[in-house]
Amino acid sequence: MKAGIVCWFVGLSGSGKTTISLMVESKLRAAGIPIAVLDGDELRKWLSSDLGFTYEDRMTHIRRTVYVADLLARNGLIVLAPLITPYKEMREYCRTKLTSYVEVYVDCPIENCIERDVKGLYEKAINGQIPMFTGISDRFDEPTSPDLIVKTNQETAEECACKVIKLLKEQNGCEHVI
Ligand SMILES: Nc1ncnc2c1ncn2[C@@H]1O[C@H](COP(=O)(O)OS(=O)(=O)O)[C@@H](OP(=O)(O)O)[C@H]1O
Ligand SMILES: Nc1ncnc2c1ncn2[C@@H]1O[C@H](COP(=O)(O)OP(=O)(O)O)[C@@H](O)[C@H]1O
Repeated sequence: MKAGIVCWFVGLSGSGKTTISLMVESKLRAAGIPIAVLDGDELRKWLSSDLGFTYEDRMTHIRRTVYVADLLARNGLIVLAPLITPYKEMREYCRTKLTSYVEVYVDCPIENCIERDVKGLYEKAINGQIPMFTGISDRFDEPTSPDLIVKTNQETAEECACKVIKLLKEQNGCEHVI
């Protein structure tokens, strides 16, 4: 059996991680490629409902997600993990622990994320109603060595998804898709 790969999407809330990963998922699934998305909201509801957004809680959440992602990838799936993953030490952990790992930086200026405010969280964070909100009251370390950068304020979601698929094709061979 061919081993899978874990594709980690790093980026601010509202940068486009979920949108792009769902687009990649649907294209690969249509091509018959076994794939799973570790959706952030689902994970926080079912795997990490005991955790919040302190430094330690976020680190624990990432460690749990890495465990699940690795299990799925070892069983042949392409695993997409759209999580903010704000700290550089988290990404170092991912790269160390995951056998096959690629990192996509979903890059979008915070001004655009605030403008999008998909879930209405930025407004609350700016008003001080959400403590430790990434980019507002908690740090986001700019990725320094991602395998791919997509700029969602300059490229369409479709263009970004195609770049991710090209990367996966290079790394793991998804020949039928593009
Ligand atoms: N304090 C704080 N900071 C950042 N984000 C917050 C916070 N509180 C709640 N949320 C919502 O939780 C989603 C991020 O969860 P993640 O598991 O991806 O975060 S992390 O990687 O553990 O830092 C994130 O989802 P996305 O918008 O999809 O990124 C937010 O909707
Ligand atoms: N190039 C792009 N890639 C991804 N999303 C985009 C892009 N351009 C605009 N958007 C919009 O930005 C928002 C991103 O939200 P979402 O995917 O939930 O972000 P995240 O999962 O990073 O919090 C969506 O409303 C999406 O339609």
